[in-house]
Parts: sequence; structure tokens; C-alpha cells
Amino acid sequence: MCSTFSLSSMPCNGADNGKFLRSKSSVTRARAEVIAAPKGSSQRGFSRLLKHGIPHTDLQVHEIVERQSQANSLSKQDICRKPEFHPAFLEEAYERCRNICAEYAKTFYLGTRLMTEERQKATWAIYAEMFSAVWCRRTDELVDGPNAVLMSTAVLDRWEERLQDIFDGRPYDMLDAALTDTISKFPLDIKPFRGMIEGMRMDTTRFRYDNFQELYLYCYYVAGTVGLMSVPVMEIAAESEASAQSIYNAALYLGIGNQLTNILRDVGEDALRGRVYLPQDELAQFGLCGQDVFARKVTDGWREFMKEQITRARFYFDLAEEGASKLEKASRWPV
Ligand SMILES: CC(C)=CCC/C(C)=C/CC/C(C)=C/CC/C(C)=C/[C@@H]1[C@@H](COP(=O)(O)OP(=O)(O)O)[C@]1(C)CC/C=C(\C)CC/C=C(\C)CCC=C(C)C
Ligand SMILES: [Mn+2]
Repeated sequence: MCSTFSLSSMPCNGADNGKFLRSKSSVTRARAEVIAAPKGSSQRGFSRLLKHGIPHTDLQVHEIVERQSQANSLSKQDICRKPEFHPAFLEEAYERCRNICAEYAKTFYLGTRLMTEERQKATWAIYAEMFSAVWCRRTDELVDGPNAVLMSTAVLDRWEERLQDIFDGRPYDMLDAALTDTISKFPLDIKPFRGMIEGMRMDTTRFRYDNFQELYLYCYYVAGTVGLMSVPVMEIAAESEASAQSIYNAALYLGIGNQLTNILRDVGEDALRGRVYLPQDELAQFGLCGQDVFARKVTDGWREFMKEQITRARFYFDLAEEGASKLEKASRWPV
């Protein structure tokens, strides 16, 4: 059993994070470290973003970093019981994960080809598992009416049970087996995986985001968590003197930057699914509203609004960049 990874409570909201930060000076320092030098962000854009504030999820990151350092001091045997899989079975399992990644995440897959063999396989296994959860959830969107949310909830509850079984060494199918094997090789924490499912839950009930604070939380769940899953696989360079917290934050920011970009890319497609992920208060500042998004009107106001949103996504990519150089050498280029 992976008792080291037992779950604590669900993430707290931003207000609680604030209290926590005041009492944990190292976390505050780490945060300051990361936001001190956002290369490439224009001064005007940057101060505007700071005025909005960077909504924080430091509490979760801090917990994960703590558990990670405990895990690193344990032997692989202590971390997780290694299940006995036939080598040919595992080979086939990873091959299926690879095919899913190559088919549905083409650019990302190219990046994985630059990784060491063990890291590639781990990345495909994580991708395939999370993709399957997203895919099953999406299929439920085809169900109309009041039963839709109930169905999604049941599907996500089942995924959460499966996740626990994977971490307990009881995989349900071949894709799960690949992830169980990956978990026996890398000190992965279940918490970001649960967070990803929480993000999918949010997506079943929430079709609008009033402000960036709310959107950030969604992005944290569906994408920041991907960054947090990645660090134990990519590994921090032994010679790195940066705090683990600052590197995990950078990984989280890479997820946020990716998800904000994904949202800007998919405005039209998401509107067809009845969703507007753009912050409503910021749309209003440019004289826009959700209806304009559905109407697909491209006006000067829209262009100006989008420029600001792009600036924000770049801001997060800039925050992430420094962290990538603190990873194990062989992981920097693929990231
Ligand atoms: C220090 C440092 C900088 C480390 C690097 C950390 C790192 C490698 C971060 C990667 C961040 C990343 C690629 C995030 C992806 C974010 C993203 C776009 C998420 C999408 C969510 C939902 O979007 P939407 O609902 O709009 O869906 P579509 O537009 O219809 O696609 C996602 C689709 C999330 C779904 C998640 C997955 C399918 C799993 C992703 C898993 C991986 C990419 C594997 C990561 C593991 C490793 C070891 C790299
Ligand atoms: Mn999208």
C-alpha cells in the first residue's frame, strides 16, 4: 500500500491560502522568487496582471512538495509495492498508451520522443489515463437533460475509485496497469490526479467564470495539476539550488499558460458546447458579454480584449521558463 500518499483534505480557497502564506515564510519567499522577474512581460501588462493578483494555490503545492521530499527519502520498495506484471503484458500496455498519446496529442507526443525511454513511457501512461477520463466525461455531454450531470458525476466517481486502485497496485485494465507500473518507478503523488478529476467535475456544472480568480482555479485543476504530475517524472537536477517549491510552481504555471492558450484557441468550439471560459468581468471592461461570444462577432473591442488575454498567457509561460532550466538535464529540452 502507498500509505505515504494518503490524501489530506481538498484544496482550500484563495482566502485560506492567504492565511497560510502569512504563517509559512518559505512558501511566501518561493512565491516572491517566482514572480520577481517575469521576463518579457511588458511593464504595463505586468502591473495590470499584478493588480488583478495572481490567484494562488500555494497551499496545495506546498503539501505536494512536502510529501515529495518525504517520498524521495524512502526507498522505491517503501513507496509502493511493485506489482508483478508479465514483461510482454507491460510492453503491450505501454504501447497502447503510446498510441493514444501519438493520436490525440500530436505535438506533445513529439516532445515525449526527446525524453529518456523510462520517462517517455511514464508520460504516455499518465497521458492515456487522464485522456480516457476526459474522453468518458465528454461522451456524457452527449446526454441531454437533467440526467446529464448525474451521469457525469457517476462516471467521475468511478474514475476516482479506479485512480485509488491504481495507486494501491490493483489496476482494472491494461492502461491502468501501465500507470501502476509507472507509479512503482517514479514517486508520483495521487493528489494532482484527484485534482484533475475535480476540474472535470467543475466543468460539468460551471459554464461561466465571473472573474480570473475563478478561472484560475479551473485551470489549476485541469492543467496546473499536469505540471505537478510532471516534476517527479522529469526530476529536479541534483545540482539545482532552487527550492523545490519554486520548481513545482514553475511547472504549475506552465500548465496554466497552456490551458489559458487552449481556452483562447477554443473559444468558438467551447461556445458550441455552451461554455465561455473567458472571465465575464474582463469581457465587460471591453464592452463585451457572453452573447457576443456566441454571436461570434469580431470587433475592435474583441481584438483588444484578446490581446490582454494573450499577454496574461505569456506572463505564465515566462514564469515557467526559468523552472525548466532547473530540471534534470535530459528533461529540459523535451519540456
Ligand atoms: C519545471 C517545469 C516547467 C516542468 C515542466 C512541467 C510540464 C511538462 C508541464 C506540462 C503542462 C501541460 C502540457 C499542461 C497541459 C494543459 C492542458 C492543455 C490541459 C487540457 C485540459 C482540458 O482542456 P479542454 O477541456 O479545453 O480540452 P480540449 O481543448 O478539448 O482538449 C486538458 C485536455 C487536460 C487533459 C489532460 C490530459 C489528457 C492529460 C495530460 C497529461 C499529460 C500531458 C502527461 C503529463 C505527464 C508528464 C510526465 C509530462
Ligand atoms: Mn479546449
